This record gives sequence, structure tokens and C-alpha cells, in this order.
Amino acid sequence: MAAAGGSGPGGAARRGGPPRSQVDSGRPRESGNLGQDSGAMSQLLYRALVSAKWLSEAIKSQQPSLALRIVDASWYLPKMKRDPKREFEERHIPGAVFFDIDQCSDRTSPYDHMLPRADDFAEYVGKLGVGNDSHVVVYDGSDQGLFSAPRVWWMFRAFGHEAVSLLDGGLKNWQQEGNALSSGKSQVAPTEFHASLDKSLVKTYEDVLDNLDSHRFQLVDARAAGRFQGVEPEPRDGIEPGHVPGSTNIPFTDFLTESGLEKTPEQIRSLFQEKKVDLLKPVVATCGSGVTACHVALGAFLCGKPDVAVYDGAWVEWYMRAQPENIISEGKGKTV
Ligand SMILES: O=S(=O)([O-])[S-]
Repeated sequence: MAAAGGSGPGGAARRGGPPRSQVDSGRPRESGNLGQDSGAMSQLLYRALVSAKWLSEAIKSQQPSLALRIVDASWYLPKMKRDPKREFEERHIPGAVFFDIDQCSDRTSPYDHMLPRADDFAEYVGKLGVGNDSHVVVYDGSDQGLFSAPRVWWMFRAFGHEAVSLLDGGLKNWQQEGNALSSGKSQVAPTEFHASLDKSLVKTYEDVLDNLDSHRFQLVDARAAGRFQGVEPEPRDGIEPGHVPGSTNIPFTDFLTESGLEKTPEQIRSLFQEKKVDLLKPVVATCGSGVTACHVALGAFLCGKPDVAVYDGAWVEWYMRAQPENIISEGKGKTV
């Protein structure tokens, strides 16, 4: 599965990538184009999701021109008591490498897995054998189908790598469809990767604070409804539940079908409409720590809106830094 040069997926990405039929068998991914040229838009969107069938055929064909690099980005909340690295060694998609979301982060920040510097990201993914010509396919092993993988999809895009897809339905669906698994540590040849941060895809505490008055963007929070409302506990010690004033709640699970596949763009567009989120206007996604927020960015991407930014510090940072009046909660809120 090592990335190959020249006519690899970097080239594919520049040409618009493999034909849609090759990418996503059976589940149409055409989306509304929000007023943009539909040809250009479908070229842009080809990479967002690949099906298990496509990936399994791509692995079997071993075509160097695909320059495929499969990435297991499993990450779980501590309360779930799962060890994603150990699980990776027990079972993963053949050829996959393990991406550690906590490791590939700004380790100097007091907040969880904040984006690393571009050079650090480049060094980390280069060691995983990901080059600028790689077509990266990301998945995770969650019960939901996809949980943390969209974070890594978004990280690649934030660092300028557009040739990145998610495996629809994740490892769960891969296994349900009877596809092969491997075990053990991955062996990869390191390569070079150059990264450059697209700052428009990242928002800070100051941006969200400023937005309380300026209303420049719509803030969508992907946490479960009870955490958003303030009536169910946050999973992190010392952090009470609640939400940023004026934000809208769309739990990340609402973007998925019961079987863990991504909903269709039409269903996702209705979801945004029901929640009165206007996709023609700026949208920023948030959640507990910047992981599940990326489902909002993915959902909008599938509807033809690739510019949804993520508030990286998310609720943990907001709760720690905001004044009590800016913690909206039906529960305890913030008193000091
Ligand atoms: O806490 S989380 O929503 O980032 S998984």
C-alpha cells in the first residue's frame, strides 16, 4: 500500500481523482451545489467518502497509481476505556497505519489534542508513509461507524491535503461486509510531506467570543443534546455541561444512519434546514474537544459547502475561559 510517485493520487487529485463509480459504488454522493458550478463541485466532492467495496477493490488491485495510504484514526473518550492502539494491533484494514490523535497535536496546549504546527503534522504523517501524492483513506473502529476519523480527514484538509477520504461506515461496516483484516504493527517506509495550514478552517476562542456580538458565523455544536443543554455530564473532570450563547445543537450521530453509514446529502441538507442552519452563510463547528465537530464539517462538505471551520478548543476551552454569563446551561453552569 506504499505511496507511489508520479501519476499517483496527487495526480489523480489534480485531475479530479478516480471516476465516481470507482469511488463510491451504489451510494450516490451527488449533492446540491449551493450555486457553484456542479461539475467543479462534484470533482471537489469525490474524495469525501469511499465505500468498503471501493476500498477492498483498491487494496486487491494494488494499483500504484492510486497511491493509497489507509489510516486508522481510532480515538475514544477516556470513559469508554478502549485502547485504540492495542485494538489496531489486534485488527486493522490491510495496509493501514495508526494515527494517534493525541500524539499528533500541540502537546504544549492545556487543551485536548489541539492542532499541531504544520511542520509537526508534516513530520508525523511523513513517518506514517503519507506523502503529498498519497490518497489518504481514513477510518475508525467505533461502534457508531465513524466517530474520530472525520477529525483526521479535517486535519489533512486544514493542512492543505485535499486527497483525503473517509471510509463510509468505518471498520464496523468493513467487517460487516466480510472484508479482510490484518493484525500486528504496521511497517511503513517514511516519506516526506509538506503541510501548510489553511487558517480559514480553524477558529479560536477569540473568534467565538467576538462572534457573540458580531454574529459573523453560525456556531453548530455536535455534542449529545443533554451535554449541550447542560443536563448530562461532560466526560471530562472539572468541565460542566452547557453551550456557547447562540449556538445550535446537531449531535454528530444525526449525520449517520442507524447502521453507521453517512446519511445522503439530501438528508443532511434537511437536517441543517430543520435546525435553521443556513449553508449559504458561514458555519463553524464545535463539540467537546474538536473531534466530533468534524462531522458537521463533513456533513456540510457533502452538501457542497467545503469551508466549515472548526473551533479547535471547543467546549473544554470555552468552559475554562468564558465568563459565567457565557455558559448557557439548564444545569449547574459556571459560578466562578
Ligand atoms: O468530546 S468530543 O465531542 O470532542 S468527542
